[in-house]
Amino acid sequence: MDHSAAGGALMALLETRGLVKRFNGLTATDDVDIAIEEGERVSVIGPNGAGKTTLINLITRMLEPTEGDIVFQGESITDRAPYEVVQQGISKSFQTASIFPELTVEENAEIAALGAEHGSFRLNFFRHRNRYPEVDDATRRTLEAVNLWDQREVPAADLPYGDKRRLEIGIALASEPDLLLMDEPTAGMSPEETNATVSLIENVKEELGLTLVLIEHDMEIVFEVSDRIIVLNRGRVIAEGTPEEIQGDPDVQEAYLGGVEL
Ligand SMILES: Nc1ncnc2c1ncn2[C@@H]1O[C@H](COP(=O)(O)OP(=O)(O)OP(=O)(O)O)[C@@H](O)[C@H]1O
Repeated sequence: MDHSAAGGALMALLETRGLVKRFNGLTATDDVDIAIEEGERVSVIGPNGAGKTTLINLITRMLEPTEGDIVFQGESITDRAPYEVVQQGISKSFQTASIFPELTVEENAEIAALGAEHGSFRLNFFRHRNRYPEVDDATRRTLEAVNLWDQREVPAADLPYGDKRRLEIGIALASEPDLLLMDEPTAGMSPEETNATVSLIENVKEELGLTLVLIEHDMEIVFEVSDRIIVLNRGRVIAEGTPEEIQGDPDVQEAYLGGVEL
């Protein structure tokens, strides 16, 4: 796809323009302008309640913005439904709630791939699955990318916790998105599972050519995987830059408990 605008300037893959979300009296997202370039890995960080999850939910259209615009691949998606946003190429790695525990790993990935190819989940899909070769391809690519191909026959309920979280990421990848949003992908994981997931995140971009936006509290992970970091505080962007720039930023240190070193 050609992302170059007239005059040769690069167009961002995703932009928010003057994005505001108010919950009654509380402004959770306050005039946020961000731009994510194709191929970037961007972490969104900030103290508790800074508005990180709200921002992601606005982008996936799970929440209605109060004001502002969200532009993806040059088109406004502000009025789109969540499923239309997925079909356009934005996917979010949900918590384990997105997994069907009684189905196998492969069936879980197939359902996600089918939803992206054919618009909606079909209850009769498993009876007619061989009619969808493109779904088989997407399923295999996805399960290989998250290292679960060998476990494809295992019921999802029987996977260890870390593998379940990888399956969630696989489900998000099965729609073959251009932009993957991840909300704390390593929450609740053991150190080994965390390391495996971080390697997975690092591989995903190279293997699948994805753009990633990550919400993460663990600064070690943030500094390891991010090309760029966006810092939110009280709904506003207070800093943006490379990990090195953010590490030394006094406003960021102030936002985190009044000056604790990052
Ligand atoms: N549905 C809602 N109704 C009312 N207030 C909400 C709602 N969702 C979020 N908020 C409020 O908006 C603010 C931002 O919340 P959000 O969950 O986006 O922050 P966060 O940065 O993701 O926080 P955390 O790191 O704790 O997950 C908080 O003050 C929160 O209480």
